[in-house]
Order: sequence, then C-alpha cells, then structure tokens
Amino acid sequence: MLQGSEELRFCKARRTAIEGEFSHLNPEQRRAVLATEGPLLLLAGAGSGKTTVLINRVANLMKYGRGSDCDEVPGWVTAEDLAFLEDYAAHPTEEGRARAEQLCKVDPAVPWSILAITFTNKAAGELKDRLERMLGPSANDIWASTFHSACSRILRRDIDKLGYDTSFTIYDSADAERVVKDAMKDLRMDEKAFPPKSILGYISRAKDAMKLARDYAEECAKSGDYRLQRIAQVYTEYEKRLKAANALDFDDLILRTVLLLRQDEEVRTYYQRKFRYVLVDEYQDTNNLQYQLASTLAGGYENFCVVGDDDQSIYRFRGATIENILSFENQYHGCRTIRLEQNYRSTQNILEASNAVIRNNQGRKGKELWTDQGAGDKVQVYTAMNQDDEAQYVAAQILAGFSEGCRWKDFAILYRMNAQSRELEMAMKRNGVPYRIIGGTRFFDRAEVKDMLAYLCVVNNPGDDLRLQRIINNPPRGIGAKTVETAQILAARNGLSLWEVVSDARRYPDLQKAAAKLGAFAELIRGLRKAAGEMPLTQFYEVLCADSGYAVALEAKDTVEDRTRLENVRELGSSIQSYLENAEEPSLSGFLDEIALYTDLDNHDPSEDCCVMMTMHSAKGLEFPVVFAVGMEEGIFPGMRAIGDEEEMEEERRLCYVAMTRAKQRLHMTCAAQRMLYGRTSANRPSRFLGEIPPERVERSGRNPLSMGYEGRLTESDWRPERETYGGGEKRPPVGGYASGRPSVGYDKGYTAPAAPKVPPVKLPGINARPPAAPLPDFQKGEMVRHKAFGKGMILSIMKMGGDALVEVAFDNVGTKKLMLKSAAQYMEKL
Ligand SMILES: Nc1ncnc2c1ncn2[C@@H]1O[C@H](COP(=O)(O)OP(=O)(O)OP(=O)(O)O)[C@@H](O)[C@H]1O
Ligand SMILES: [Mg+2]
Repeated sequence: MLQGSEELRFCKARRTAIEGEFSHLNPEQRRAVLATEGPLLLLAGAGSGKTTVLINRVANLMKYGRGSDCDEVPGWVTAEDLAFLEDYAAHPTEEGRARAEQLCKVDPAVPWSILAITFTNKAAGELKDRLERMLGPSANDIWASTFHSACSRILRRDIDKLGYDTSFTIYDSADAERVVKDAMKDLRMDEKAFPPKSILGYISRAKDAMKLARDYAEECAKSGDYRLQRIAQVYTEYEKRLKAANALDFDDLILRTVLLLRQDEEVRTYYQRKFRYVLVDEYQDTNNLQYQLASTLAGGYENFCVVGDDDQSIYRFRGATIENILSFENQYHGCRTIRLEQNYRSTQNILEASNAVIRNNQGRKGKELWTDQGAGDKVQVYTAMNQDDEAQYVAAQILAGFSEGCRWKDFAILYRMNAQSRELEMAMKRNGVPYRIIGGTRFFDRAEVKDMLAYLCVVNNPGDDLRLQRIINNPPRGIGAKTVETAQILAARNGLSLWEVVSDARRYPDLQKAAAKLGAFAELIRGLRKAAGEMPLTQFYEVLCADSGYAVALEAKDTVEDRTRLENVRELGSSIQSYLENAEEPSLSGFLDEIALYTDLDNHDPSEDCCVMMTMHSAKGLEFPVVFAVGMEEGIFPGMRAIGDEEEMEEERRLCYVAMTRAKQRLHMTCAAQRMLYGRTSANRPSRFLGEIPPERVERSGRNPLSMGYEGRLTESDWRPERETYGGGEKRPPVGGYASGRPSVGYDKGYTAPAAPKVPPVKLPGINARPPAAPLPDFQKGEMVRHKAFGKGMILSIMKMGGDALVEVAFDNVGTKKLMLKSAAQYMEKL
C-alpha cells in the first residue's frame, strides 16, 4: 500500500522535473532531447537549435538517463502509466509490482559513457563549457572533443596492437611535408613536376578511402598511370618513414583508429561497450573516415545521434560528403528523423534574406525556416568606393554600435579569404577598435609577410642584422646556419654589422667555403638597393618578389596553403600601394615606419572583450549580434573558381548562407566598386548573392547601387569581373611567396632596429605628383576631447608620422588608447 504511493510520488516528481528542465525547448527539440535510445538524425537549418539540442541531450542522459523518452521507449512515465500507478497505489497486486518497479528504474548515464564530437577545438571547448555550466564538474569526464583528439586518446591506450609505441608523435602538416620532400629526394623526383603538397593531397585522399600504401600502390599499378605510380612510391616511402619515427599525421590518427577498431575485437568491444551514447555535431561536414569512426564507435548500442544541415556543408574540398547525412536514414533502419523549423537566432529580415539566397541551390532537401522574432533591421548593403572605404565603414559602424552600448565582442567581421583581413585590421587599429583574428594569424604577423618586410628592411638598411638573418637563407640558398654563426662571430669580433662581413666574405678565411654563396647574396641585395632607387616602390616590390627567389620557390605549388601565402605576399603590395596613395612624401623607410607604427597602435589584450575577424568557414556554428560579411563581389565571393562551375557555385552559396545566418540582429554586407587585392586593382561587380536577396529586405547605402548593376537578372557573362588593372605598371605582378616551414626569427614587437646604419638609406625617386594631402586636424597635447564612442578624455601626446599622426588619449572610461589622428578626428571634438 505504502509502497505503491511512494512509487506514484516518485514518478510524478520525475515527470515534473523533466518537464521543467526542458520546458525552454519547443516540442520537437524536446523530443530530440528525450528520445535517448537508437539512431537519431536531427536535420535542420541554421540557428534552429541543433547544437542546443545536442547539449541538452547530454544533460538529460546524465541527469535522467535512459527511459525518459516520451512515448516510444518503455520506462517513461506517460499519463497512462500515472493512471496505472494511482490504481496500483490503491490496490497493490503482485503483477502490478513488476510494472511499478520498472517505472521507477532510474538509469542515468555516467559521463565517460558519452562521446560528443564537434569539428573545431573552439566548438569542442564551447561544448565543454556549456555542459559544465549545466552539470557541474562531472561534465569534465564526458568525452567532448574533436575527431582528432578522441582518436589520439584511443590510440595512446592501444596503438601498440598495431605495432606502434604508445608514445607516438603527431606530425603536423609542415612535418608531413618535410617527410614527403625527403622521400622524393631519395626517389629522385622533381618538386616542380610533383609538388609535395599535391602529393600530400593524394595521400590524404587515399587514406580517406582507407587505403594504406600497399593497397594504393596496387591500385595505381593497375591503372597503368605513371604519375600515379610515382605518387604511390612516395606514399610507400612516406608511410615507412612515419612508422620508423613512430609518428602519425592527422589523417593517420583517424585511419589507424578505424583500423585498430576493425582488427582488434577486444578493443572494439571495449569502446562499443563504453560509449553508450555517441553524438556528432556538424555531421554534414564529415568525410568518409570520420563517418567510419563514429559509426564503429556507436556500433555497440547504436545510440547514435547526428546533427547537421545539408545547406551548411562547406568542406567538400576536404573530402566531406553530404552523402553521409543524406544516407543516414538508409544506413540506420528504424532511425528517427527529427526536423526543426523554427529559427531562434535571427530576425525575420535576416532569415528571409538567407532563405532567399539558399533557395537558388538545386541539389538540396528543401526546407524553410521561420522565426517569431520581429522583422528587425533590414539587411544593410553598403557599396564602398574601394577597400579602404569599406574597412572604414565597418569600423564606423562598430564605433557607433559601441557608443550605443554594444560590447566589442558583439561584432564579427567575416571574409572569404584571409588576405582580405589586412585593410580591415588597419582600420580597426586606426580607430582604436580592439580585435582578434580567429583561426589565423594577424596579417603583419604572418611568416611570409614578415619575410617580405624583412627584405624591405634590409634593402632600406642592410645593417639590420636581425632581418638579414631572417632572409639570408630564405628561400634556401645553401647558406647554412653554421656559416651565419661564423659570420656573426666575425662581425662581433671586428665591431662590424653582419652585412659588412657577409658582403665582404672573401676577406675572412673562416668564410672561404661559403664565400661564393655569400657573395651572390650580397650581389642580390646590392642589386635590389639599386633597383629601389630607380623605380616606384610598387614596381620595386614586384622586382623584389621575383629576384629574391621567393616566388620561384612557390610557383609550381598549387595547394590551399601556398595559395594563401602567395596571396598574402601580393597583399603586402596592396599595402604599399595604398601607402603611396596617401603619403605626402613617400619613401621606403616611411612605409616601414608606418607599418611599425601600426604595430605599435595595437595595445589591447586579445583575451579581453574585442570584436572578432575570421573567415566564413571558421564562423560555422557561431553566432553574433552584428555580422559584417565583407567583399561581396563577383570574383571574390563567389570566387573566380566557382564562376562557371555549378557545383562549386553551390558550395559558395552554402557558405554565403552560413555567413548570413551567423547574424542575430543586424547583418551588414559590403562590396567595393574598386578593390585592390594581391597588389592589383580590379573593378568587380557586386556578388550575385546580393542580387538574390529580395529588395524589400535590403537597405542600400554608399555608392549609387543602380549604376552597379544590382537590379534585374543578369546573365553569366554580365557577372564576369571587368578587366583588371595592375598597380605599379603594365606588368602582371610576379607570383611571389615562399612557404617557410621553419620557425620565424626575430622581428618581434619590442625589437629596436640596430643603431646608425653604416650604409646610406635608399632614396626613392619622385613619385607622380598627387594632390597635397589634407592638413592634419588641429588638436594639441593636453587638450580635453570628447570621442563619440570612447567618451571624454585628454590628449597625452601627438606624434607626427608621414601624412598622419599617432595620438594618445587617456579616456575616462576606456583607458588610454592610441589612435590615428585623421581617423579619430572624425569622431572627436574639443571640449
Ligand atoms: N527553444 C529555444 N528557445 C529559445 N532560444 C533557442 C531555442 N533553441 C535554440 N535557441 C537559441 O537559438 C540560437 C541558435 O541555436 P543553436 O546554435 O543551437 O542552433 P544550430 O541549429 O546549432 O545553428 P547552426 O546551424 O548555425 O549550427 C542560440 O542562441 C540558442 O540559444
Ligand atoms: Mg550548431
């Protein structure tokens, strides 16, 4: 009697608790959270709460566990169950007892039985944080990680079964490339004919198809293709070397785990028993190996929950296959599929604009999202004059938002390619907007940019020992570290600069062996110095890229990384060009000063509140109140490669959908009538994606958009970018760039240039007459000012620099800031 009523009370309380716990979710989301057992596919559009469901699902598993499914799994207390319990409490019977006991069985999952996988370290970190907030410290024992870190954990325990030592090392892509190069040397293969990075691509694809070197070699032999056979030889050699070094590359981590699980029944059973629940976020971006891994691990209980959106699949180029998500239902019979249709992230205008864009893709499982948030602001489309104007617009909008109470971190700037960040970074710096670059290095901190700047520094002042060291054997010229060391010792002993020793190497017996090579290098620098004195700076920069050999080292390669490096090297040319356009008396040293100045402007702590900049790819899964999607131009986004290639175009459009749907309240999209990128200027048409947004969702500003061909449907040829003009002469800029795998030396903040150069600095020839630069705004040291975004403050110092000045202001509320006077003056008034 008493027993029956206790059970009733318990079940009622449990039901109320679960209902309360997940009352913030909508019924479909709740169903996805509570359906704990069996395979589940959650397929839904952006911002519909997929990741939210995944997190709540884990919380439910740990708090209430199995059996809390609404109506399909026995054990959940339905209304009918409650009626039974009431009856049983009143009239307990033997038969009733078994059912009552069953109903009261609580079986929460232990944290280490849950594996939750996401794509990036950032997302995995966020997942852990959110779980810890919901569940307390026990959340630490959940396996919430990326594919790679889950695999290395599994392998550390059992890789000896594959004949490796458990203390294996992980090789990153630079390490892998080095091994390939060494292997190719032994195989007498030419790096030009077989670019190492492209070989790594072949190896990676073979691994994704789960082919070890032997299988791959067999396959290539059958194909009769000589080229493939050579590549297979490298793969064989590469595999052998990694094995000998007890090392794994990134693909190996997953491949070897899958192989281990397949071959070793004991290990497989261990994990299949251990992981009662396997969950994967962003499932649309898994490749074959990742799919094999996740499905094997989930193979014991088949409590396999995958979450994704086919409209957001953006990693096809890495082997991700939409098929994984589209065929899930076929692979797992009896799988539950849940769709979510309400978007909780964005306002109606943003959502409708994004829906309209993605609707233009053919190959999709059509789905539409709705929101009950108000219309909100229209999508802001700004047409800038050029990339400077675009960056200034973004900075101005951020400052305005900040003055209205937004925090810096409410803003995200998204671009298609890393090289686009330079102008934006400079605008943020000028205006005192703290920023951080996610998943990439800030432009002037990138190795290849530092290399090119080091060349410029040495040309300007060969006495700059630190920069000279950076470039003396970069690209490799056969000048070894030992030689450089000897030269340094000689320089120190004789009170000379490194340059003075190097350029006169024959005089030193210790340098005899290397004298020819050092002599050639000295000749190169002398030649460059001469050239710098004879031609405009932009043109000189082209000569530098070519003559230094930096270009040649990269020319043959065609991988994503090298293309990026090349783009950055060219992008520094853009920087020179805009310097020339703005400086009153341009000179090489003036340019280098300006770069140093910009470095100095930046004095915030990046862990603090700041706005973020990243590529559209890395923004996946994130959200921000205000988003800027910049560079919305044909040839940039969609990129050149996609124009005329329908599949690529659809992938670009999905990327556009990802970018647009990051915005919660305000979405700005910008394009420029003229853009300088990679050191050349082009006039691009606005992106077709802008044209796909219904006009009633858009508010346009900036240059007259009608003259830019926004309205009406245009044909493919209308979208081709107009003829390009190259900065600094007729010639196409040389392809430059050099993939530097070695750690960067020197050129850090805080470094002071060596004293008094012993060689006179290069004088630049006069550059085309230009209208005199605007005079500096009239502000004085000691004056009180009010800045629109930062409030009241006092000017501590003003330092003139080129055509502008660095002004340091102590603000009452935001502390001391360094700003560029011309930009700051637009927002500042005297008090
Ligand atoms: N039921 C709900 N009620 C209110 N807000 C919700 C609800 N579900 C989700 N949200 C909020 O909506 C936003 C988007 O959720 P979430 O990031 O989980 O979406 P997603 O589907 O994973 O998006 P994406 O496709 O971009 O990865 C978040 O701010 C989340 O807190
Ligand atoms: Mg998500």
